[in-house]
Formats: sequence, structure tokens, C-alpha cells
Amino acid sequence: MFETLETHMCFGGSLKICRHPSAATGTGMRFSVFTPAGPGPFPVLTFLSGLTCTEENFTVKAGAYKKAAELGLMIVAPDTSPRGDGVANDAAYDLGQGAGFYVDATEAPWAPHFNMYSYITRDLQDILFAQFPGDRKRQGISGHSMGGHGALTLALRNPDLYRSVSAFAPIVSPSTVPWGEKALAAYLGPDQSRWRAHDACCLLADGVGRGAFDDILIDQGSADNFLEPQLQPHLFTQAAAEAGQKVTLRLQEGYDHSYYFISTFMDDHLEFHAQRL
Ligand SMILES: N[C@@H](CCC(=O)N[C@@H](CS)C(=O)NCC(=O)O)C(=O)O
Repeated sequence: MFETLETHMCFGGSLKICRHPSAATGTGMRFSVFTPAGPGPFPVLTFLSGLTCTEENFTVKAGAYKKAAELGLMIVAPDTSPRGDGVANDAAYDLGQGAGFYVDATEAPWAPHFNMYSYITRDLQDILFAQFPGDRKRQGISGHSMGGHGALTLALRNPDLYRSVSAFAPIVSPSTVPWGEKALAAYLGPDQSRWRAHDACCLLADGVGRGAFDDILIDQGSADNFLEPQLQPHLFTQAAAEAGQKVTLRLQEGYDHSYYFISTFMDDHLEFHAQRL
């Protein structure tokens, strides 16, 4: 059953926190949705958050809704994994609940619930357009860190669903950095050939999504603790150059990995998407 848990007026529109059952995860899933004033249908931006986040982090910290109201953009921010007592978990912050990595897990104990790829591209879509005045044909996707990885990989694989894509401090090469190696091995097993469909650099090298996006906007803080060990955006610009994909990578001097960084450049991303939707 679809439930609206909270409704708040916000910049003339509405911000709702919702919960609904998902067949993909076999759990209830929460998301927030901002709907601008007016009847719609509105273009829709999905924002995928990073490790340790719920739907709440973006909603309260990204500062997106003033500009979204001006642009007439709907924004949906889903949770980052299935949750609950009957759902597998790990003591570490970078695996299990809060760390779904936007894949469909094939391995025990994750496979029954950790199907965030299907959740975002199928179940969230179905409930969103059944309940809210979004325009299914005008959608973009963005995200942060693990969610930047989700945005890039979901967009490249589903250009029929998403017309625009951007990211903040994304994990662009999960197959070669510790966060991604750990999660992909756990969720998809040790055969690295099965990781390629969930690695933005590999997708570019494999020609997936070729020609679909005129540009991909990426912001990265130069003072981000995770820049060298986990993020390495130059790997994405290299892969993009080889694939003929335009990428606008902006190294933002002095900014870290936090939502203070995200909120500083959020308006630019919303305008980037609005121009394309
Ligand atoms: N807790 C981790 C860091 C996790 C982290 O930085 N998460 C980012 C996404 S990768 C985030 O958005 N955290 C929540 C927030 O800042 O609101 C650590 O201590 O190393």
C-alpha cells in the first residue's frame, strides 16, 4: 500500500515523504518527492545518495528545492538500500543497509532484497508516475558518491529512461577502488566480468549508452578525503575521451565530500538537467 508519511509546503510546491512496497526489494521503501506548484506534468530528476544515507540526507541538506520550484522540476530522492530486521546487513558502513550500490545482487545473503537497480529503474518509476504529475518522457538522474556511480551506470544503461545525467564526486570505477571492489564482490560474486555492467568506465569502454548524452556534468571537490582512494574522476574522463563521450568535469578547489559541497553546486546541476528535459 502506498503511504504518504509527511507533507510540507515548500517554495510554493510540496515536499512529501512516502513509503510503498517494492517487489524488487521485497520490502517497504521510502522516498521523498518535491512537486512544484501547478498541475504539471513536470520533468523529473532522480537523485541517488551515497553510503550511509537515507532519503533524508538529500532532502534536508542539498538545498535543491528553491531552484527546482523556479525551474518547475520534480525531484525524487529514494533511500539507498532495503532495510529492516529481516534484511541482511553488515557491521561496516560500506556494505549492506545504507550501501545498496544500485545493483541487483546475485549472491547470498544479499540476493533476496538487495535489488536497487530494479527498484530505481522499475518499481520507483511505477509508483512515481502512478501517484505524482511527473512526465515519464522527461527524466534526468544525478547522485553523490555511491549515488553518482548509480546515476552514471543507470543512465548509460537506460538512455530510454533518462535524458540527462550528472554527478557529484561519483565512484566512476568501482571495479578498481576499495569501496566498489568490496561491494561488487559481495553482491555480484568474484567473477569480475559480471561487474562491468555496474562500472561507468567499463560501460563507456563497452560502448553502452554511446551517443545518448550530449554532455555529462561532474563536480568534484579538491579537498575530498575520498578523491584519491575511491573516486579518481580522471579515469572517467579518460574512458569518455576514448569513447567520444563529452564530460564536463569541474574540480572545485577546497571543497570536501559533504553536502556543503553538494548544496554549493546544486543549482548548476538543476539548470543542467532543466535545459535538457
Ligand atoms: N561514514 C563514512 C563516510 C560516509 C560518507 O561520507 N557518506 C557520504 C556519501 S559517500 C554522505 O553523504 N554521508 C551523509 C551526509 O553527509 O549527510 C566514514 O566515516 O568514512
